[in-house]
Formats: sequence, C-alpha cells, structure tokens
Amino acid sequence: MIRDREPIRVALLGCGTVGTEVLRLLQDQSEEFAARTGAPVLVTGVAVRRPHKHPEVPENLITADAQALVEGDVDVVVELIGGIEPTRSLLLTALRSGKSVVTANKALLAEHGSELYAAADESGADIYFEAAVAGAIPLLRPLRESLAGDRIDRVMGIVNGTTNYILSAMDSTGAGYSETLDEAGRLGYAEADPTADVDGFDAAAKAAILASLAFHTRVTANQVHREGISSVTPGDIAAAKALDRTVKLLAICERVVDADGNESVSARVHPAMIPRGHPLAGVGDAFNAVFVEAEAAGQLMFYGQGAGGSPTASAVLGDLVAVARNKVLAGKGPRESAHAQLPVQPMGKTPTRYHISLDVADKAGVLSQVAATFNEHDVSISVVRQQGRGEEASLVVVTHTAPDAALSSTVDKIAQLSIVREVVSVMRVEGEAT
Ligand SMILES: NC(=O)c1ccc[n+]([C@@H]2O[C@H](COP(=O)([O-])OP(=O)(O)OC[C@H]3O[C@@H](n4cnc5c(N)ncnc54)[C@H](O)[C@@H]3O)[C@@H](O)[C@H]2O)c1
Ligand SMILES: N[C@@H](CCO)C(=O)O
Ligand code: NA
Repeated sequence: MIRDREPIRVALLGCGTVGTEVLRLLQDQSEEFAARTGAPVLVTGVAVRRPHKHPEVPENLITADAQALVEGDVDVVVELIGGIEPTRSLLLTALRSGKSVVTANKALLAEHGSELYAAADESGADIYFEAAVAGAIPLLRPLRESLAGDRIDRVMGIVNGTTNYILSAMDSTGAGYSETLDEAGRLGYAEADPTADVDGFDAAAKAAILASLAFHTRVTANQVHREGISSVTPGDIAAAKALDRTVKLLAICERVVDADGNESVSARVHPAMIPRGHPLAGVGDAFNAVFVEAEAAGQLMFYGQGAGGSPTASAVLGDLVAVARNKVLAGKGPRESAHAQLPVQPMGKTPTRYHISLDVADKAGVLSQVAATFNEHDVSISVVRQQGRGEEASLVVVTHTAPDAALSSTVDKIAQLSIVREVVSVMRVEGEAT
C-alpha cells in the first residue's frame, strides 16, 4: 500500500502568492499526489517571514526559522521565498546534505545556477525549476529533456507577465503605465520589487536560464543585454500602430555563427515592434509565449499563463512529483549541461533592425541628409515614410539588419542633425523578413 510507504517529507520555504497555492493544492489533493508519486507527500514545515500573518497554515507547521527547517528531517526543499540571500545559503545547505530542491527563483538561478548544480551533483540531490521561467508553461523540461537530442538555434518570446500586461493595456485601452503596474501587483504577477519586472531584470534572468539550457553554455544574467519597458512611451505605441505593429518586451536567445563558422550565443531582452499578424502580437494580459527553433524539430511554440499563484504552483508541483518519484524509484533528474561553453556575443555585434520616427523640418534635402547618415554607418534602409505638416514633417525609417552598435551610432548622429527637431521613437523591429 502506498499509504504505508515512508512519506516524502517536504519543507516549504515561503508562503506568499505561489507558496499559498502550492500548500493548498498539496493538502487538497494529497491522495492523488501519493498515487502519482508512489509515496505520501507530506509537508513537514512552512517557513515564512511573519508566522502570525498566516492563520491558514497549521500552527504545528509554521515557523520563521527557514534554516532549522532545511537542516531538519526533510527530503525535499521547495523554495518560494525569492531573492539571492538567504535563499542561496538555504539551498546550498539543503543540496549539500543530499536534500533535493524545487525552486521558482530565476534571479538566484541566473546568478548562482552553477554553484547550485555543483552542490546537487556532489551529493546526488536533484534540482528542478520549471516555475522559474514562463510560469505554468512546460518549457524548461522540454529544453532539458525532450529536446536534448536536437540542436537548438533560437529561443524567442514573451517571458514576463507583468510587462506584457502593461504593454497590452497601453496598446488596447491606452491605459497609463503606473495604474496598470499597480493592477499587475494586485493580481500577483509582479515581483516583490516590481522594478525587477519593468526594468527587464526578471526577463533577463529568464533569458540567461533559457540560453544556458538551449546552448549547453553557462550564461549569467549580467551577460544578457537588458532594456526594460519604463522608457516605452505612448509615442512608441502610436508609432507602432501607424505601421500595423505592436510593442512587446522580448527575450531573444540565439546561436550566432560568424563567417568563419565560429559559434557564439546572443542573449538579449528589449522592447521590440512586431507585426500585428505575428503570433506573439496576440499574446495578451500576463500570458507568456515562447518560440523554440531546433534543427531537426523545426519551430515549436509554447503558450500559457506565465505568472500568478496557481499557474506557477502547477509547475512547482509537477517538479515536486518528479523529485518525489526519483526518490521512490532511486532515480535522478537531469544535471547541468554546459559542455559547449560558447562565448557570449556583445550586443553591439548582434544584428538587429531599427524603427526610427523623427520630427524633421519640412524642406528640400532633409531626406537626403538623413539617408546620407545611414550610408556613413553602412546601414541600409528598408522603408521610408515622410508626411508633411506645414513647417514640420514626420519621417519614419525602418532599417535592414545591421550590427546594433552601427544602428545606435546612426541614431546618435541623426539626433544631432539641425534639420531633426525631435527623435520621437527608436525601437528594434522583430518578427518579419529583413
Ligand atoms: N508570483 C508569480 O507569479 C511568480 C511566478 C513565477 C515565479 N515566481 C517566483 O516565486 C518566488 C516567490 O514569489 P511570490 O510571488 O510567491 O512571492 P511573495 O512575496 O508573495 O512570497 C514570498 C514568501 O517568502 C516569505 N519569506 C521572505 N523572506 C523569508 C525568510 N527570510 N524566511 C522565510 N520566509 C521568508 C514571505 O513571508 C512570503 O511568504 C520568487 O522567486 C518569484 O520570482 C513568482
Ligand atoms: N513577475 C513575474 C512572475 C513570473 O515569473 C512576471 O511578471 O512574469
Ligand atoms: Na515554466
């Protein structure tokens, strides 16, 4: 009888937006978890910062002492606190003593992933983290396991729910930035410090994890080029609309091969204009969607809820079942795979395309001066639209692909031209033929 087997003892660290749902589902569906795992799954302690604020947690389980819980008699530590410390120390303690870890903490993994993997490797413990990227969407397991026999060339998508919620509202209702951010916080999407979302740190941590798994290379968050959405203006949204495009915060991880066949990895997070007909343009609210391009599999698309307590709990619990099964069957989860050790390409060298919207003087020779500046930097133009408005005119230029540094210097130079009154919007363009 499963019920008579030794239980899998679980320490739950953190009982906030995600932890509360994990605890609720584990308690509500304990019979099913036992049946799927092969042994009862028992929460033996719940650590929170302020125990008196958690009347929903049984008194005999709750504690403020996460360290004691981790050092105690447990098999698995489920970490849903977030941040770098004390979580790093807590998880190292757990892993070094052979206790497996399930975590949703992308910030920690993107900075200290290898240290955690090494500790797990030494003791034979498992570390699973499906909830860390794209919430409920099964994405890391497909990369780590299902696609382990393929060669991945590109992973691109929307991996931050909060910023997608804000950009979608700005696009559809013209809602303001800060009121929408407050709403995302209330709905449980935003990080404890929402600047992690709006300044792109959260998406950059996720991009680091995705690039590491996809390209078998250690990529840390500080190697990911990062731009958030705090500088996206209603002017940018309007400029995108005028060209039948929309603005999304994208995470893009690519295998780059130079003319001599040398490979490197490019990982970046920035807002980008995409055509309204692109599948990512229809991804609204806090939903996430990620495309994976692999040599043999071709293109795959993953879509679903990327944030929120209960969707994230689904991914955490899936990992908990996997870890528990490994314990019951004496198996092991996947280990770190960083054998390729590819260099990470600087953003300046990465080929991108720009959309530039300018207010210029409405007189002869303007277009040729602007075009000459592009020429000087070896950047070729794909689309030009000029519209007169009396004294001033609006000029929109979409470039072909060029190294990002060349595009950025072109914009700096153009801003200095006397015939340019204002650079209204500069944004990268993704998702269409170059
Ligand atoms: N909310 C989401 O949609 C979501 C989605 C995916 C991943 N995540 C990740 O999941 C983790 C938790 O997120 P959340 O939204 O549930 O956070 P939260 O702020 O709602 O909850 C954090 C919990 O940790 C506890 N805590 C904080 N410091 C502690 C300490 N020193 N010792 C013991 N307990 C402590 C708090 O009391 C609280 O219960 C984070 O790593 C986050 O990035 C969240
Ligand atoms: N704050 C994150 C939570 C999910 O990782 C987001 O908005 O996507
Ligand atoms: Na996921």
